[in-house]
Amino acid sequence: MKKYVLGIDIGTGSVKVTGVDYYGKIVAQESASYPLLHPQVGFSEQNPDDWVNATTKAIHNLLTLDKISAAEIAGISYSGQMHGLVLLNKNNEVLRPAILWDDTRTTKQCQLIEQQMAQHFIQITHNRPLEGFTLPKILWVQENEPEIWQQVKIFLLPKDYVRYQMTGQLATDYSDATGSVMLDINTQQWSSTICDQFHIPLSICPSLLHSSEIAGTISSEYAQISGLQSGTPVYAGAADNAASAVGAGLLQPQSVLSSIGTSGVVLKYEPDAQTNYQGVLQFEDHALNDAYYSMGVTLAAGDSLNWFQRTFCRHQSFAALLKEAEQSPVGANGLVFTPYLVGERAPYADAFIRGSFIGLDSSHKRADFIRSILEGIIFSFEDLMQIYQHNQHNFDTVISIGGGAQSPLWLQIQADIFNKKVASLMNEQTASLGATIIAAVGAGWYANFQDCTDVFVKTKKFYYPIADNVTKYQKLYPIYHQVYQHTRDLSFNLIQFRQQNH
Ligand SMILES: Nc1ncnc2c1ncn2[C@@H]1O[C@H](COP(=O)(O)OP(=O)(O)O)[C@@H](O)[C@H]1O
Ligand SMILES: O=C(CO)[C@@H](O)[C@H](O)COP(=O)(O)O
Repeated sequence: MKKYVLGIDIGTGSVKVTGVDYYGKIVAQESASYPLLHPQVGFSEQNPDDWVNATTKAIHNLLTLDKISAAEIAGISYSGQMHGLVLLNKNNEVLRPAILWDDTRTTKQCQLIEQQMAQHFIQITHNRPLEGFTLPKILWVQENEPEIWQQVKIFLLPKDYVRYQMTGQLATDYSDATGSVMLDINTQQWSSTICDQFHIPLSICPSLLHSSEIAGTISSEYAQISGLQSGTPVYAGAADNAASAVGAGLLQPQSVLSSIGTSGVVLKYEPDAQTNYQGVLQFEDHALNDAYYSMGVTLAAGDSLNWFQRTFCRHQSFAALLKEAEQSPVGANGLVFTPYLVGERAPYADAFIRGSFIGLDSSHKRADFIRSILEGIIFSFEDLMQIYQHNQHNFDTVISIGGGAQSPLWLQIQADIFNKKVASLMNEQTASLGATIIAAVGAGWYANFQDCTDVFVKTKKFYYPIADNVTKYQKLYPIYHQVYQHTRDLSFNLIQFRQQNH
């Protein structure tokens, strides 16, 4: 048996390539970054070939610097940032930069979809049309770039383009397809109703694969530039949140995932295709066959801390900021932060809301600002947890993942605000681990995801609610919760002011 599988995680800021052995031990990991382009306010784009070049560089380093033998690689799979629109022409050439998940230019197109399809859209997709999703981006290109639209032969999602360049095969997987809001979740086929309604030829939708299904093999061209062996099996992979759920072992409904990455996610395994949160929460196919997950996304979770760091303390590490926050007590001395720095997706689908610090006092120190940011992000997650509670979904454990899960303070804040046991994992970068699990199952190392996660996913520590802190947060959360209603119109007027005066 060959020794390794590789997982490739196409993130928003960088690609991470992880090599693991049969026991899930990380034997090598390399990453490479790429630029994020903001040609206008609300626009967020990347060049698909930047993802490919960075992936090739990371793979090359894995083979040369970490001395992973290409001949010992049993299979490769992917996790990818969701929703990003990649458009190819008849020669499979990229027609324009990819429009990403955090791009908010498509409010008008979302309104059009709502007007034309209303409840029928939610019945088909179990989602509302929101700015981040792929369909409104397609409609934006139709309307604003007709010369590009005329040339479109196929659309792909980010990881699919990287896979295409490695194998020469065009396809997507079901978990990423649901994120386009063009898949009929009831029939598991591209929705001809949606495509017909918006004059989209069904032929531009890629063929569909299950996550651990073979999608092709490394082509001889890609073998030459990367150092991989041609013929190495490549498996379809999954949307990053589906891969993360796999990498956190979320294969059953008792637990909920809380992810603090650039964006933030509260995610729950859903066994039943009929579940419908009417689009307040997203509903997507899981990486497992015949399973689903729901989730709410806070657009700027870790990104709120990034903003604070690059604006006010550029030379301090995240670890140093987290240490400083320990000087501030529970409740940050009455300073409350809402993390709506780039608008919000859930529970408020609002591209115009913006963040705020409420209760600012001349006694507040920088530590209070940092702590209020950590708390505000978790309050925004609590807004999402409340939706599950209102739907009578009971769970006893929150599994915390993403870069923010490195901090014991942030883990304890979660236990205290959620009033639930919080588990941290040995490997909090679950999207890339999930991609390796998909490859390991695809390669036949394990019979199914459960068998593989039993070996690959390891809990590090549990954090338990501290009664006194829980009481304090139960007083503060209702105050946080009111800030959205009170700042909504103010934010809208301020955005208009910016647009008229920039
Ligand atoms: N040592 C740390 N302690 C707490 N939070 C951290 C630490 N390092 C990074 N972070 C947070 O994690 C976020 C990055 O998480 P990550 O999962 O790597 O994101 P992504 O995959 O979206 O790029 C940063 O934005 C930051 O807020
Ligand atoms: O839009 C979503 C999910 O719907 C995001 O979660 C993206 O899938 C990318 O997230 P990062 O992992 O880069 O924060």
